[in-house]
Amino acid sequence: MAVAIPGIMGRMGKVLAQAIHEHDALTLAGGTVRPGSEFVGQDAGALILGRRCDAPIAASLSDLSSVSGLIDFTTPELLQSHLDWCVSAHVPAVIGTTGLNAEQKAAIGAAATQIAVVFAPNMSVGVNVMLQLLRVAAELVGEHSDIEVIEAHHRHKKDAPSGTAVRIGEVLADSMGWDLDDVAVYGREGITGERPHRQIGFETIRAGDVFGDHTVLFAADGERLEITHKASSRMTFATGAVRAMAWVQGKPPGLYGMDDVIGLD
Ligand SMILES: NC(=O)C1=CN([C@@H]2O[C@H](COP(=O)(O)OP(=O)(O)OC[C@H]3O[C@@H](n4cnc5c(N)ncnc54)[C@H](OP(=O)(O)O)[C@@H]3O)[C@@H](O)[C@H]2O)C=CC1
Ligand SMILES: O=C(O)C1=N[C@H](C(=O)O)C[C@H](O)C1
Repeated sequence: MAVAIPGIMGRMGKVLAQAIHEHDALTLAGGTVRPGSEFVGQDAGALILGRRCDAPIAASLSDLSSVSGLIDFTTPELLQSHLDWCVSAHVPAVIGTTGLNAEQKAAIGAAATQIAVVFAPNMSVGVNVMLQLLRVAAELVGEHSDIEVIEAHHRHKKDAPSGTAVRIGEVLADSMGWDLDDVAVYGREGITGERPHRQIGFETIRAGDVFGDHTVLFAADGERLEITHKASSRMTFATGAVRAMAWVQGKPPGLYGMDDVIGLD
């Protein structure tokens, strides 16, 4: 199965190319870069893997051939064009891009009526296990705790809070029977007044080369429960993404998550 990587020279694009190269069932069909890029026409294998592998870098997905799937870790602005291309080519997509608005998330759902799509803001196994732990913790101690989400990422990250933090908030709010839009507070400053119980605070750190740290604080009177995930390599996300790509092959049209790929309830 040959996989296309749009934005292949990006931080995740390069690691995805490596992970595909190392996967037994996947091969690299090639990737895209901005039109006019110095990398157009070069071989992705030679640039990223240190060996040619007949994986051209093009300015458009339509310039690639024999593509059987696409993994998208680029930008929200590119999402629709990538979804449209996958639908027209009748190939599945693995979408990891974050910072999506409601319209862009709906576009993924629309595409999933025609092709199989795996969409997850964090494709590491650890974060998806963390989400299961958070459901249990919220149900057991949420009523007696103030709940806060703290995330940290590298200085280059363009969206905030992280897509993982937003997903964590959705899981927490759902477990508490709350509407996230009603209870989320993104940063605090000034005279905020006392904190109500029905609130989920989000704090964002952007610094250094942090790959992705997420902590949920359940702060009660007399004790705190903290559940934390720390990524120490982008390969953890890429490994999850290529696992999803191999899993989604042959699946009927639909919207799937990492729970489906990993086999979590
Ligand atoms: N789901 C998950 O597990 C994970 C998700 N992510 C998400 O993946 C996304 C990418 O992250 P990251 O790799 O760090 O970001 P990068 O900026 O390094 O990669 C994005 C790539 O897309 C390219 N690009 C942007 N605009 C265009 C365009 N118009 N045409 C062609 N190429 C374009 C960029 O090229 P250029 O350099 O020229 O701008 C760049 O190579 C983010 O949304 C991030 O949150 C990241 C890690 C894990
Ligand atoms: O931009 C990143 O690097 C990451 N982004 C994702 C997010 O927004 O949650 C996933 C991971 O934390 C790395």
